[in-house]
Amino acid sequence: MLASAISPRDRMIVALDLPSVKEARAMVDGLGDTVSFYKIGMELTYSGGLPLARELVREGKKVFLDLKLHDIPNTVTRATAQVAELGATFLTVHAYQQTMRAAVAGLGGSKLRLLAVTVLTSYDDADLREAGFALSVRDLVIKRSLQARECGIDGIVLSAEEAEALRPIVGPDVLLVTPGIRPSGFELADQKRVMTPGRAIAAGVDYLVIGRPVTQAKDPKAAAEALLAEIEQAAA
Ligand SMILES: O=C(O)c1cc(=O)[nH]c(=O)n1[C@@H]1O[C@H](COP(=O)(O)O)[C@@H](O)[C@H]1O
Repeated sequence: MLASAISPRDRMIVALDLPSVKEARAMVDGLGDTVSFYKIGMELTYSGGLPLARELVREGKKVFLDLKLHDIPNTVTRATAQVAELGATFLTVHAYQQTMRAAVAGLGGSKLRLLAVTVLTSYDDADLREAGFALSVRDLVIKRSLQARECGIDGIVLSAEEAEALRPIVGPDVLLVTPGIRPSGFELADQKRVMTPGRAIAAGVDYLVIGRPVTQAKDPKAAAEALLAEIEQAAA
């Protein structure tokens, strides 16, 4: 689906990086209709978040399960098949070819769409060098994105900094999903490759993953409304 066909509200994915289901539930209730799409990642999954994922799907919200699978193919295929039952919209896997092919094999006929995490937004070129990679962030993102497309993956997780260069390379059908979104003035914390929501939309991103700028705000609903307004304006 082309980005222009996705409603601005559905393009904003709020990361429920919270320590308990109780707090996550309260956040969802407080955000109300402002937010239609939630990401449940490691922290909440490990504190009982999977039943909440089912519940949110039943309530008509979209759910992104950010489990970042990476294991031997048999394990990844079987884990993906389990996640496919939950009714989530997106699942992340690391962008290694064995892992991506194995995840695609586990989808069965489900509507779950797979996203491949290319290079974490907390990494820069120096971090990659330190980890033993010869490629720059940009070149590794491009290489892994092309491999992901070849493996039948639906979308790529990358930073908005690479989105504009990547779009013509991967074509219009691969979803570009970007964390590392920071409204101007908000602290970067552990993120190194960041962009404002408006600039990310202008760079051709399909979905924006936003955690702390909403969940740590004094008034999360007001923060989400301001982010949505910026996305709507940039997408218009
Ligand atoms: O896969 C992800 O969602 C992800 C990939 C990545 O490269 N960087 C990244 O920050 N994320 C996730 O996106 C969210 C960003 O949160 P904030 O930095 O609080 O907005 C967190 O839940 C991260 O786990």
